[in-house]
Amino acid sequence: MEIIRIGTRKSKLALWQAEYVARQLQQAGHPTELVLRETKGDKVLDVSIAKIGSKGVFTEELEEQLASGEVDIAVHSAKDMQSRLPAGFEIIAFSEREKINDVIVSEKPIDLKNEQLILGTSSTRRVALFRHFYPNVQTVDVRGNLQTRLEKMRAGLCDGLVLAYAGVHRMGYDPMIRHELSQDEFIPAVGQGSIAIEAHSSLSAEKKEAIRSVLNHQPTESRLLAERAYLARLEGGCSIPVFALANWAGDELVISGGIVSLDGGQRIVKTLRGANPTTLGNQLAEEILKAGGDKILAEIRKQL
Ligand SMILES: NCc1[nH]cc(CCC(=O)O)c1CC(=O)O
Repeated sequence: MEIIRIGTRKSKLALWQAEYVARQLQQAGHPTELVLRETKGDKVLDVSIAKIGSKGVFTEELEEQLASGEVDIAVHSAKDMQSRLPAGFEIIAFSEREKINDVIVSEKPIDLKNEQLILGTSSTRRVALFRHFYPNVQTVDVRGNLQTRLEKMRAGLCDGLVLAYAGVHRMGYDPMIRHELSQDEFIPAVGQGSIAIEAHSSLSAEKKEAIRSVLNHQPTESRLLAERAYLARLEGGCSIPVFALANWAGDELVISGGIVSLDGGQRIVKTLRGANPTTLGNQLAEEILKAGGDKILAEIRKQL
């Protein structure tokens, strides 16, 4: 069988994810080869993601390789994917989702409710949610891959790091998890915990289908389609403090999502049910915008 070339970033987490994908393809009989590439998001570490620009910070270079045919697919954290991809690109599969929570990782025990804490994060969603729920927590910006962030924490920059369980678990850092944030308070970023497989329209339909049939997890895909429809309507990337989580309840999807103002003062959340993922995500967006989300977004766009 023809070799499937897989584009990936070079960080340990990215490589773990690419190898996970490669292993599944191999088990289904497809030989694979990894092609490593750095992205702007990996190189520019002294500027927050929000300021580099929300568009394709971790994906652009891999998309160049897809368009040139150098690789057949690119592997990304679904969370890092723009809600609207550039013309010619599509997500052909979503891996089965890992636990979606945010966690606090530290060298020492953490008492979130009763301590004055400095926590490292570079996510505007997490910063704003701490301001809303835990004003005793101060946040500092830490960029870089997980290992770099841990080094900065150990060097004394902060008491702990706020991270996605998925990445922490994939790296085997579970013993450092000191607190699991509630998914009702810290509703995750759209797509958190799933791996997205991106392809270019130049990839043959046969190859696309062969890859999709091995890698796509349908129940996860529907959840992410709903969440991504919500994000697309708000025209957000990973840099605005919006969140959404869709879950299956029987044969219906239930989505909870919303937005929080940067100062944490206002948090709008709604929960809706429905059968069609895209319709559901769009409905959620309309309701959130109507309930004041439009004003919060306008305010955020001025500040970023
Ligand atoms: N924005 C960086 C990023 N993109 C995906 C993950 C973790 C893995 C995942 O959520 O699938 C992380 C790190 C983090 O938020 O802690």
